[in-house]
Parts: sequence; structure tokens; C-alpha cells
Amino acid sequence: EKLNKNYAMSIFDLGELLTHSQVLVNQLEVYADKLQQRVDLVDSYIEIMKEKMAQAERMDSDPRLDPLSSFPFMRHMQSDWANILWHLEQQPGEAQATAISLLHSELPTAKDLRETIDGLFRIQLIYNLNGSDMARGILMGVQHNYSLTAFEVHTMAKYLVEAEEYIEARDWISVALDLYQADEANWDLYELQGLSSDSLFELHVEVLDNLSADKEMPLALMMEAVKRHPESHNLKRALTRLEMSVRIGEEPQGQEMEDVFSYFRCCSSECRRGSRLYCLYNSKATAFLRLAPLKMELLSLDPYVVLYHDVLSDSEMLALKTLAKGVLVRSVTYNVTKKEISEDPHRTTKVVWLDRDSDLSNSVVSRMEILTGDMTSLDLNSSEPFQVINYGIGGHYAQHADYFTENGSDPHLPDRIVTVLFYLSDVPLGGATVFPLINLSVMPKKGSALFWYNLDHRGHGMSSTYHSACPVVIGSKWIMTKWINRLPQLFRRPCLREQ
Ligand SMILES: O=C(O)CCC(=O)C(=O)O
Ligand SMILES: [Fe+2]
Repeated sequence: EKLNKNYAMSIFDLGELLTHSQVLVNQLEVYADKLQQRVDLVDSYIEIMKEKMAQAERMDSDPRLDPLSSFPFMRHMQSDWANILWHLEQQPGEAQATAISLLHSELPTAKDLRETIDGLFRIQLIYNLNGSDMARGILMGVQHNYSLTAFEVHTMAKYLVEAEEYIEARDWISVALDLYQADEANWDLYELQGLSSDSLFELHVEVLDNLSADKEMPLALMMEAVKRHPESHNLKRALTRLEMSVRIGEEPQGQEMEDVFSYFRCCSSECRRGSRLYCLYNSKATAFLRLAPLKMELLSLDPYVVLYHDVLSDSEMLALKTLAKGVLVRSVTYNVTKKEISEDPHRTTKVVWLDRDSDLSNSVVSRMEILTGDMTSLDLNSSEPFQVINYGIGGHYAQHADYFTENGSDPHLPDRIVTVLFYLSDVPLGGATVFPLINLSVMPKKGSALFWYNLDHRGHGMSSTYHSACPVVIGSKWIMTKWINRLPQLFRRPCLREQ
């Protein structure tokens, strides 16, 4: 049975796939060795048999030869053939096939592949990249050391057509066609993987057909393709469909853009509020800070958002990530309408909750508790445990608030008065935390921590704190979060009278 490993949800867990890939390579090497041994064996049999034949021929033509010399030939003809037959009937690679099929349940599923393409497509949309650059490994003007083949680009295009994302699909399919045309040496290999030029043409026409009211262009293109591949029935069928839709005058499907872009405002270009407010050393919040003040940058007063610099050491961050090793699970969210907790395409990460009882004995976790108390001057009793989170391929968290309580709901219910977000890694490209409604983006910087109030003085959620995690483009984004409960804060942060 197939386990769901959710590989696309954590860059870190992709490392597991590397181990599996190593096993596959090893098994194939064993198989290749066995085949080689067999070839060597067959070669030596051939040599022996040629030798025996030569002897037998001499026997026939030379009357002085000892009758005893007929014996080896007789023996050979009687028994060696059976041996050869036995070797021919042996299936090489049976053991390797078993080993490889045992691994099958650990390998990525079709869903994992889909989620990977989702991640790439998200990067393309949010950062406004074009498909041909992406396929060639150019991201935001920087050349990276990969490029995609016609086969991979075609897979991407096909997926986008299925999702009816025709505008981007057009870009990808024309790249696939270019790459295919330029790579004639590998056409046989592509055919073997199920990619033929007529399937490329057909997809191209389908995209154009859906994009333009004017059918002349796709029609001309299709006729050209049919001329080039008269043997393809698929192309002929596609041409007929197209001719019919021209006669009927079908409307092209309109493109409705979801309003997701405003969620990710401040992702592709950094947003800063007017000017920086100020930076200072916080040495007041607790007694400890008088000895070791924290570098604090005030980013917004209302809502109150501050960024602490250099609060974690490399060894602390490593220790926290190590606690997550092998125990990360896919993040879920609470769906208010369905009233249930479920996987959510708007949050593509894996998480581990550092369980209070077992992990507080761990010195690094208790240090984190003390540090968080110092940073916020709040009581952490009855707060939720720390969560260590690793983002996936194009990993993101779409716009949300961390609080539950809207205006007017019961102020005595527990809710998340404050969020503290530690950055456990740098992210070379993408992955900012953005607050679009207050025009603020915060770039992850390892060792720093962001801290903001979600609730106002009356305990109501402040919608100005809506925030998103922008898709990660390059690198592995690690964070640790703490949601602090408002109930024990009665004497720490007294309610003000309403103005
Ligand atoms: O990763 C980020 O930048 C934001 C994460 C976040 O909003 C959350 O975990 O609630
Ligand atoms: Fe959040």
C-alpha cells in the first residue's frame, strides 16, 4: 500500500528521496553486473564450442586420430547444451525487481508530482516569471544550474491545460515544441517515454483554441501539423474538432483571475512602511535583558510589529532543526465552513510540534521559552507549544490571520494575542513574510525573530495583521512559531479603557 509521504511539502524531507534513489541505482548496478557476468559466460561458452567443433572437424578428416578424442566432443554435445539452456531460461534481475518493488510504497505519488507542479506554477504567478526562462533555469534574471527537457516542459504544459490555465500553458507548450525540435537526437527516447511530436502539436492547438476567438491561427497550425504527420489519427481527430468549433462559433473560455495576487502583494517587490521607525536595544522588558539587551527594530506601531535581530545562535537553530528530523508531518488548517481540520493547498509546509512535556526537558526548548518570555514580556503559561516548520516546493502560506476571535466574540475564550516567528534559515530567493494591509514585507534572516500583536486592547482580532508567507523560490525555509494565549496576560497587558 502506498504511504503518503507528501514530498512536495518539505524541502528537507526531499533528502529521503535521495536515499531511495541511491538504493535504486545500487540495484541497477547489481543487475548490470549480473548481465555482464552472463555475457562473459556466454562468450566463453562460444569459445569452447568453437574449439570443440574444430576438433570434431579434424577428427573427420584425419584418419590417424585417436578414437579417444571423440569422447570430449560427445560429452560436450550430450551435456553442455543442457547447461546453456538452463542459463538462458534463468531470469536475471529477479532479486533486484523484488528489492525495487519493496521501495515502491516510499516513492512519490501522482499527487506529489501534481503538488510539485503547483508549487512551480505558484512561483511563476506570484513572482511574474515567464515559462521559457523558468524552463531554462533563469529565475529573476539569475541563471541556475538546471534546465528542463522537452519531456518535462510538456508535462508542465499538459498539467496547466488540465487546470485551464491557458495563458501560461501557451508559454510552456511553445518552449516544449522548441526544445523538441532542437533535440532530434533524442526523439526515439521521447517516443519511449510517451512523448511524440503530434501530442505536442495537439496540446499547442488546444491551448491556442482556448485562448483566441479567432480560430484561423490554430486551424492553420493544425493543418500544417496534419500535413507533417499524415499517419497520426489523433491529429486528424483534433483537426475535425477544431473545424467543427469554427463552424459553431464557440466562445473561448474567459480567464478569471482569482484575487490571490493582492494576498501576495509585497512578495515580488519589498514593501516598507514609510521610513523605518527606529531601532533600539531592549534592556527593559525583564531583568535578564539588563545584562543582555536585544537588538530590536520597530516595524509598525499599530498593529505593533517588531523584529529582533540575532536572537538565536547557529547551534541553537541546528538543535531545533534536528528535533524535527524524521518527524515532520504535513501541516493542516482548520476549515471554518467545514468545521474540520484538513490538508490545505494554501499552506504547503511540514511541521513538528515540540511537545511541552517531553521537550521542555530539552535544554534548547526551555531556552526558547525563556527567550520568548523576555522578548514579549508575556506569560507563556497555557500557550501553544513551539512549532518547527519547513516549507516545501514553492512552499507558502496564503493570507490568514493567526487569531480566531472576530469583533464582538467572547473575550474570555482563549485566543492568540501574540505571534512570535523565529527564522531558522536564510532564504536566498522568495519566502518573505508579508502584511499586505500595512504595506510591510519582512525577509527571513536566520537568527532573527518577528513578533506582533494579533489582538487589540479589547481582545478583538485586528484584520490589519493579515499576513502571508510568500512562496519560497530558492533554498529551504525553516521557521519556528509560538502562538501566545491571551488569558494569562491579565496583569501583564491590562485592558485600556476604550477611547
Ligand atoms: O512563514 C511565515 O513567514 C509566516 C508563517 C505564519 O504565518 C504562520 O505559521 O502562522
Ligand atoms: Fe500566521
